[in-house]
Amino acid sequence: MAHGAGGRGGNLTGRTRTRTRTGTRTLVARAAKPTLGIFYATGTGNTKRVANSLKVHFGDLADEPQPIGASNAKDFEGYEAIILGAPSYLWEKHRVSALDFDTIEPPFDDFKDLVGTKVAIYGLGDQKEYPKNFCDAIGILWEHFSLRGAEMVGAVENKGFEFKRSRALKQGVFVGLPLDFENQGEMVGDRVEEWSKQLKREFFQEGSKNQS
Ligand SMILES: Cc1cc2nc3c(=O)[nH]c(=O)nc-3n(C[C@H](O)[C@H](O)[C@H](O)COP(=O)(O)O)c2cc1C
Repeated sequence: MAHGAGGRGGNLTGRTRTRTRTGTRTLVARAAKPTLGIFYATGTGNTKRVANSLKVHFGDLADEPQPIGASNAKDFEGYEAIILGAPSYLWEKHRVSALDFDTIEPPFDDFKDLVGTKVAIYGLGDQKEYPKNFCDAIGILWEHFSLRGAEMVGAVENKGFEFKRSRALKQGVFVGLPLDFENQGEMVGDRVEEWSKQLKREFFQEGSKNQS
């Protein structure tokens, strides 16, 4: 299995894991990465801002937020939990882009590489300008990472937003956290804080359903 020492079944404290100031892994007996990886794509910076705020909420448990870059599945190795953030961009008639997430793929030799990894998604969108595609990227990412075997967490109630359609809604709930700087900028901070608390429970306290 392509997980690092902190992979499936590892402890979730992450406190034995350290890095040097240059970012090079230190040679310690235990694993070298924090428990939580935060990855994002961004066009104008909003999704990155939220990634940085999540890092503050998770402190040492989380690695520095990283842009997702091109299809680099190896980035996910070694994390026990992952947060992914993506904006939605309606480019063509009906095609919504999640920017750099559009091109990610599972490793060619392991389509289920994320079994045993918990994944949560947040998305940036504009419910007023794009009411028929509100935060669609959340749904796009959710579908991709579910297929890779990840245990998806971080769903929130459909409350406090006004829109017509969203691919992020599945069976009546948002499968990730929608955020809207354009119309509800003043609510973003509280929503992120609340969601971080929820994720701390779902990542670190509740048993993994995927584990055998
Ligand atoms: C050309 C364009 C298309 C957009 N399409 C969507 C969309 O389909 N759905 C949505 O919810 N928001 C849409 N938005 C709003 C952005 O997702 C929103 O501004 C977001 O905060 C951008 O995040 P970023 O700064 O990380 O790129 C669109 C914005 C632009 C400029």
